[in-house]
Amino acid sequence: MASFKRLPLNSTIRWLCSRYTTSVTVITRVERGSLACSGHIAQCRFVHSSGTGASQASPNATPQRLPFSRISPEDLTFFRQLLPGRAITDPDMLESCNVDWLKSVRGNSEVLLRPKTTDEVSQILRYCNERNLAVNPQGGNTGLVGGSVPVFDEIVLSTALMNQVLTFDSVSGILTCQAGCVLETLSQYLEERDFIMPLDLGAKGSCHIGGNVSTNAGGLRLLRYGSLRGTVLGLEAVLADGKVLNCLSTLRKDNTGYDLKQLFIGSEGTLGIITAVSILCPRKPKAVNVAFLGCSSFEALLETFRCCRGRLGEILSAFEFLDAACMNLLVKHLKLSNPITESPFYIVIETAGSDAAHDEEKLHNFLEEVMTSSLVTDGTVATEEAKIKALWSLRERITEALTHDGYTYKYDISLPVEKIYQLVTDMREHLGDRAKNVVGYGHVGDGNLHLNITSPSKDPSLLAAIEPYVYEWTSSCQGSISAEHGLGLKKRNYIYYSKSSEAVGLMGDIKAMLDPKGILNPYKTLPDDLHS
Ligand SMILES: O=C(O)CC[C@@H](O)C(=O)O
Ligand SMILES: [Zn+2]
Repeated sequence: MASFKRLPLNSTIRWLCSRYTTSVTVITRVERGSLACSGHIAQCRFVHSSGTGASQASPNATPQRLPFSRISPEDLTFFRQLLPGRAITDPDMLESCNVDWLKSVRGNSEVLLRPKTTDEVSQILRYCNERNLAVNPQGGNTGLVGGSVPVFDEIVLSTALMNQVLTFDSVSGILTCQAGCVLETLSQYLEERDFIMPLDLGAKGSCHIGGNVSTNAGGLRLLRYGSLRGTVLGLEAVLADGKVLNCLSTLRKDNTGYDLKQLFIGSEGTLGIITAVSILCPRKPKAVNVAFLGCSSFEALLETFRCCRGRLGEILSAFEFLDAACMNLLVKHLKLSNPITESPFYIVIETAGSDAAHDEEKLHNFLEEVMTSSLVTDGTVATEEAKIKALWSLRERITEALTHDGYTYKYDISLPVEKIYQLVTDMREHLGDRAKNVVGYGHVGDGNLHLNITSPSKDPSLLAAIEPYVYEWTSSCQGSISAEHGLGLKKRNYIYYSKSSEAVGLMGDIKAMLDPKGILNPYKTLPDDLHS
């Protein structure tokens, strides 16, 4: 986050609340049956069961290894010739790409390929498709649903060396870059040119833009800049047979036929491997403020959100929340300190605008209203970079704090905004003392709850109590069981809670057309019943 000087550093503003004076310191599915296929003439067809509602398969079971070929010495020779020094078989080097960030899913790949160019990706996929070798595309490996690591012995194709910015147009703000650029590196590149990336997320130091686009990552700024489905103007993808699909448009408007890039956004590398993207970037705001506020109830928090949108309008860039249980974990495991009085709920509000005085006045009027009406009970505001970062840490580092609390069951749910915390409350009551902690946080502005449940260790009986309860609850509110993390391996069999069997069936048809042998990121996204 850049340094945006605004309100006077460390100055204190006092709002007279109706009850007391509060100090605010001014300071972010494959009928692969017939894939009993021999060698490289394998054919499979994606079919689907009809009208069954939720999947009948055992949803959390490890899938069966599909009959892909095993890597042979000849295969290794091919890869080594194509990618000298970049076809890795050293087990130590393979270790980190076989396990996910949460250390909850582990594959057994024996080959890591590190292409630098689209042509190399194309040659790899053409070869793998002919040989019926499965491929696991991998970016920064920061995914939370087991989508970015192999399940069995899939070849890992890493985008790490595809990290070049290709073009940047400072008039239109359109950046074109390779898929392996790290999000934070792109942010720095753009900030030097007075622009920013339209997305920001806690994993920015490691995640790759290609992975972000493949998963349609949401993050902290979606409220303001919208989803990647809007800001990604074009992309280049390599199809399973090695064909390069160049949709790397830099046009804001283009209604010539189907918008094919959308197929690759959010499909988790199951339809093609994204090798480059063009993305529309906003100007770097001249003034940024971050407010960290306390609320005594979720109802008050929602009312604060309503007021915030009205008062701050176009300068509002984030409205995030965490509950008291999250704060306890941040303090306990990360030794972060709570900058305000203990509250049942906390809000992080960010404003980003072009006129400091105008933004200050709007923020002041908003804070005055929510504090005098006791919607907000305490708060602190930052304008200086270090303090903005410190306040944002309290939201961005919750995932990290949870990893120190034990095994974490993670749910990423979209709901009508007024219902998002009811799920946390109901889950706590439903689980009683079976869970160590049940916490809720997330993107209020996007109606996106992160419900996380910890346990001293992996606990199948706890999991049986959580699922399918959480999915039934969500489905009963017409919510989404994956708002922004994707389905990956972990959630693939729950897709029917959010999508009709017709919709899932069509997904299977698209998969069969683009990747008839199913070599791209198998076992992910689509449910197992499409494979039976
Ligand atoms: O760890 C999680 O459940 C959420 C991670 C991320 O989407 C966030 O918003 O912090
Ligand atoms: Zn999130």
